[in-house]
Parts: sequence; C-alpha cells; structure tokens
Amino acid sequence: MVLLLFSFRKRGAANMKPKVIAYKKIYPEVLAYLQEACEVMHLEEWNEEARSAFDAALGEAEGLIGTGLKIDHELLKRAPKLKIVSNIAVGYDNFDLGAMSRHHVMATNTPDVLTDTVADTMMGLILAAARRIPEMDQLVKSGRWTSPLTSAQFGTDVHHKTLGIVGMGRIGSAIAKRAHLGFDMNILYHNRSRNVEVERRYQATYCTLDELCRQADFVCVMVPLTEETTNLIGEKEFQAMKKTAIFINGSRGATVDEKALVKALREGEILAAGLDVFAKEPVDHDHPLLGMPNVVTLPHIGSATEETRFRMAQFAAENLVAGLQGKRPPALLNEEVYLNS
Ligand SMILES: NC(=O)C1=CN([C@@H]2O[C@H](COP(=O)(O)OP(=O)(O)OC[C@H]3O[C@@H](n4cnc5c(N)ncnc54)[C@H](OP(=O)(O)O)[C@@H]3O)[C@@H](O)[C@H]2O)C=CC1
Ligand SMILES: O=CC(=O)O
Repeated sequence: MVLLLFSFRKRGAANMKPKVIAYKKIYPEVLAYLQEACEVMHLEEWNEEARSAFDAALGEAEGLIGTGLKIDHELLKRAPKLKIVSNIAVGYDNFDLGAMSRHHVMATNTPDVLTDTVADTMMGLILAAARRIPEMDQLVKSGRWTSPLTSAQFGTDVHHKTLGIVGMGRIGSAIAKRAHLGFDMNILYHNRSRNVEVERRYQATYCTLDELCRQADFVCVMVPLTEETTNLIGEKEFQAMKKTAIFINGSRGATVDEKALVKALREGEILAAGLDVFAKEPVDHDHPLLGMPNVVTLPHIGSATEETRFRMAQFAAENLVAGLQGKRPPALLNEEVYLNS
C-alpha cells in the first residue's frame, strides 16, 4: 500500500494519464479531481521518506503540485518530462521563473481566492498588537489578573489612525478596504506604480517609502519577495518610523531585516510588531523576537482557514490539469511557455 502511494504504477497502454507528484496533503475531493485526469503520487508529509520517493519519481513526472518547494535549474535538470508546477500559494518566491521558462515548464499560483482571508489575518495582527490581546489573554489565564488594570497595560487605538501599506496589490487593497471602511483609518501606500482604484475607493494616498514610514501609525508590508524587496525594510526605515509605530509583516520574512527589527524594538524606535512570517520558517524557538512581549507572532497562517485552503488546493489542481491538457492554466505566471508550446 505504501509502495503504491510512493511510486508511479508502470504505464500500460490503457493508462496514459500524465504522472503528477503532489508533495503536500491534498483534500480528498481535490485529490479525486486530480486522479480523474492524472496518475498521482501523493506525498502527504514532507519527510525523508517522501523526499526519496519524490527524487526517484521526478524523472517521470509531468506535473508537480504543492507548496514552497524550491523550483530551480538543479531540480528542473532532473525533471526532463516536466510541463507544469502548480504552487498552492499566491507568493511564488520559491520559483526561479527564468529557469522554469528556459526549461519550458509552466508556473502557476493561486491569486484572489485567499485575498480576503489574508486581509482578515492582517487586521487581526494589527488589532492584536495595538490592543495587546495575546499579552492580556496570558494575564487572565495565568491568574495574574488580580486587580484593576493600570495604564501600564493599556494599548493604543486602531480606529482613526494612519495605516501605511507597502505593497498595495490584491491583499493590500483588501486590508485598505477593511481599515478605511471599518475602522475609519487614513490610508497611505507605497508601490512601484499608482493604484488609482484604492485612491478613489478608500481615499488612499500614494507616497514614497520614506514618507510612509515617517507618517504611518501602522506600517504593514504586503509586497512579494523579490530581489528588489529583500530587506526592503531595514535600519533606515525603522529609524524613520514614529516611536509609537506598530510594524506588521504579512508578506515574507526576508522582506524585513530581522536584526534591524529586533534593534528597533529593543531601542524603542518603534512600539510593537505583528508578524505572520519569518526569514526562517519554522522560526527558531530562541529567536530574540519571540522573547518580546510587544511582538505578536503567528506561524504563517495568513490564508489558513479550511474554506480558503480548500479553494487554493482546488484552484491549484485546476491550473495543473489545464496545463497538462494543453489548455492555458487560469493563473499562469510565464505566458511565453504556453505560447511556445
Ligand atoms: N502571510 C501569508 O500567509 C500570505 C502572504 N502572502 C504574500 O503576500 C504577497 C502579496 O500578495 P498579493 O497581494 O496577492 O500580490 P499582488 O501582486 O497583488 O500585490 C503585490 C503588490 O506589491 C507591489 N510591489 C511589488 N514589488 C514592489 C517593490 N519593489 N516595491 C514596492 N511595491 C512593490 C506591487 O505593486 P507594483 O508592481 O506597482 O510595485 C503590488 O501592488 C505574496 O507575494 C505573498 O508573498 C500572500 C498570501 C498569504
Ligand atoms: O504565503 C502564502 C501564499 O499564498 O503566498
């Protein structure tokens, strides 16, 4: 049984389905959809045994579906039959898109279906950090709530404050909507290009990164991780922020210089932080950020609801099947591969 799960069956004349490796646990309904069109090797966990099975099967695979695996020239060299890799995520910093195009491999992701869920998580982080919700939760549960609170335990308001969004794309816009329409927040944003829609809908103001850091009460990073955005927020940006600023990162850990963030928090250059992502995940237990009461941490759960994770898996499966059937995948990242196929 285990062998059946961990290897492709020999292809007979009657079985001409393309071979696919799913390197993540897939919902049964989505797996059934994949299995109608493909022969699927399903690796439910990513451990040493799964890695060996993956390596052994890669040479025959025409499709890959999963999350986070680095897809680069080294892997692609070992996958001569590969046609498509379907990321079950919107961020695709794990893809070397240039190498994938050179190897004629389509790349797909799952935009839109997770946007509202991630925006909800980011509002949760903003509220949790500003109102010190995890700290107060601990106070109650540990039995230390024995007298009326003093101002030492008070938080800071969110409503009517200024939120600076770095990366006003799909998720950034959904955060702006919640913050402006729900919390009467004033919105600043920074992108490489203007987003006139958020300016019109949520009265958002475009500004440079430096202006945003100087003026915002909350700085929320929602850019994709690229060469350009690696360490986008560092010492200079933290120094520009208000001493009362709260820093929120929902993008990728590496968009922020974590050492500079630790220094900014230790030295009181900013007030607090809310982080869903870390440079290394899972983050080391002794990471200095984890010892700070004014830092709210989450284990990269931006899109982690049952409904949204299901929609992401379904979308990724549809991308994969379309690509393997010679159709244009709905969320194709390297169009040229499809056009030249
Ligand atoms: N924590 C979590 O669980 C999740 C995290 N994410 C992360 O969020 C990211 C954003 O997702 P999504 O909103 O769908 O993506 P979008 O592509 O819609 O938005 C990204 C925005 O970032 C801006 N941007 C890109 N490069 C730069 C740059 N160098 N400087 C300033 N702005 C830049 C873009 O504008 P312009 O091109 O004009 O610069 C765009 O507005 C993902 O790539 C992923 O890393 C996504 C989902 C869940
Ligand atoms: O981090 C999650 C994603 O979808 O990107």
